Amino acid sequence: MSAPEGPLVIGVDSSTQSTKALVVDAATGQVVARGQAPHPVTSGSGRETDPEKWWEALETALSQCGRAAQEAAAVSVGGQQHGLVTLDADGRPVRPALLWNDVRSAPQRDALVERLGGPEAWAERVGSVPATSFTVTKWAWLREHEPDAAEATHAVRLPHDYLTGQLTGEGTTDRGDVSGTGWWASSTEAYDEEILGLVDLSPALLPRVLAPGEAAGTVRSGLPLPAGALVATGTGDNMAAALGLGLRAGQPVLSLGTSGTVYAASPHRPADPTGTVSGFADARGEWLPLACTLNCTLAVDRVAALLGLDREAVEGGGEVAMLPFLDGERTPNLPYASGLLNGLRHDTTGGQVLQAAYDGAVFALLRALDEVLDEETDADAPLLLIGGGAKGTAWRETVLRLSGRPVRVPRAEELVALGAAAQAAGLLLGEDPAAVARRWGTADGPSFDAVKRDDAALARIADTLSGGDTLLRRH
Ligand SMILES: Nc1ncnc2c1ncn2[C@@H]1O[C@H](COP(=O)(O)OP(=O)(O)O)[C@@H](O)[C@H]1O
Ligand SMILES: O=C(CO)[C@@H](O)[C@H](O)COP(=O)(O)O
Repeated sequence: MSAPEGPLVIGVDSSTQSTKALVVDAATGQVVARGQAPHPVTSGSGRETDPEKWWEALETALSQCGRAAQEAAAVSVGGQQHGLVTLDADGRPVRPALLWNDVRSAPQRDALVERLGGPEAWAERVGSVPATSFTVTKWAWLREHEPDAAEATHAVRLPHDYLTGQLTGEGTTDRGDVSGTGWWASSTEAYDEEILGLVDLSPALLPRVLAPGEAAGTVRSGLPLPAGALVATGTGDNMAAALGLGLRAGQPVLSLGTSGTVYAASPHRPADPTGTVSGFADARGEWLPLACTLNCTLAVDRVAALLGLDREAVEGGGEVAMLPFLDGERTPNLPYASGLLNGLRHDTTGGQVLQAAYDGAVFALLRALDEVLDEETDADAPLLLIGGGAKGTAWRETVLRLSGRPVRVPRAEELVALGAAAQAAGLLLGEDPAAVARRWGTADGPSFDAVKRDDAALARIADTLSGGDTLLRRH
């Protein structure tokens, strides 16, 4: 590895399963050191993590980076979106954070949608019809189920706000991540006091929303980072990955991680009343229409484990279709669903069942992609395939076969952490973070030509979805 040319910056990705830290040369984008540590998530219908475990994981990841981390001039944190972090008067968590994939707040979500005047009212005002993932539904759940915890709360934060606050001692958030709370209106780019009133949450408990390019502060002394280093706003993990790819408007992205997401950057404010597309803001002052599934790599890996197969041991053929909605599902909106298998025969093989799990997960994402992309998108633009699953051949082949589109797999693997690093570099050098990432060449990688779309498989899955409707909606 050649000696770094420029100042060093740190990008963090605190996502659902683990926290990753990269030390990056701001001049070239070369990754100088990296670290990763897991954090626990509870299982069952609830999904919770103690925010202090994220901080411990970040400390571990930074210590794995060694001396390089001690030389960084700026840092930024990308984090899983939507999670509800509640802090007491001393800044300690009142209870574990409720995560984006915790579906217990589905009844509160339905009630809230009605109380503001229905899906159209939400889409027009907030830019999104809130899914069960959104923070506002989780706060409503807490108020109803744990009123003492809600009363004991002195500050409400998102996961990336919590870690950024640990670094700076300040209560800040950014435009991208706050757009996934449900209490920030994209129509006014401000907290919506009527919505906050609906869930009995004082705006005084919320962090200051920083403008893109503003600094969140500097690193406090006594932390495993250089005191006084600049801290950028940070953002949600999907917004950070968009920065990390140096994404231009109309380029579609498909991310295969704990969540599956499809998104594109756009100059137009999204407002989808069907609720399929979340109208997120990006971290640069524009928009990031996005659809997200709850069941992606973990669900498919679980099916492989049940079958006793390696995740690559897929087989073609057969008529079996699967909706791998093991955790309930967000896209389509079926929070009470469980997995559904249709078309099983004596000659169906385990490998075909596994392929059906991949197909079901990718089907849900591709159907939503049609809604995410606007008329200005080039229909032949390659899908940028990112996230842990993008390393897998079976995932890539499934996306090629079911999308009928060309696919590019960026060589850079940790695009959320790289995006956060680009944001830190942008702050340090006074540059647009997306331009920094483009200079680093983060989206470069092998391209795969389009193949004929497998319409028969898509039709089988669509048929299973409509035929299984009653089962999938049953509480
Ligand atoms: N070589 C691989 N092939 C296919 N899938 C992989 C591979 N390596 C990791 N994964 C998948 O990536 C997932 C983690 O993706 P990642 O994007 O890091 O998750 P997160 O959403 O938590 O950030 C794991 O659940 C695993 O299934
Ligand atoms: O809820 C969403 C997007 O709306 C998720 O994409 C979360 O942001 C979690 O991301 P990962 O841990 O899968 O990266």
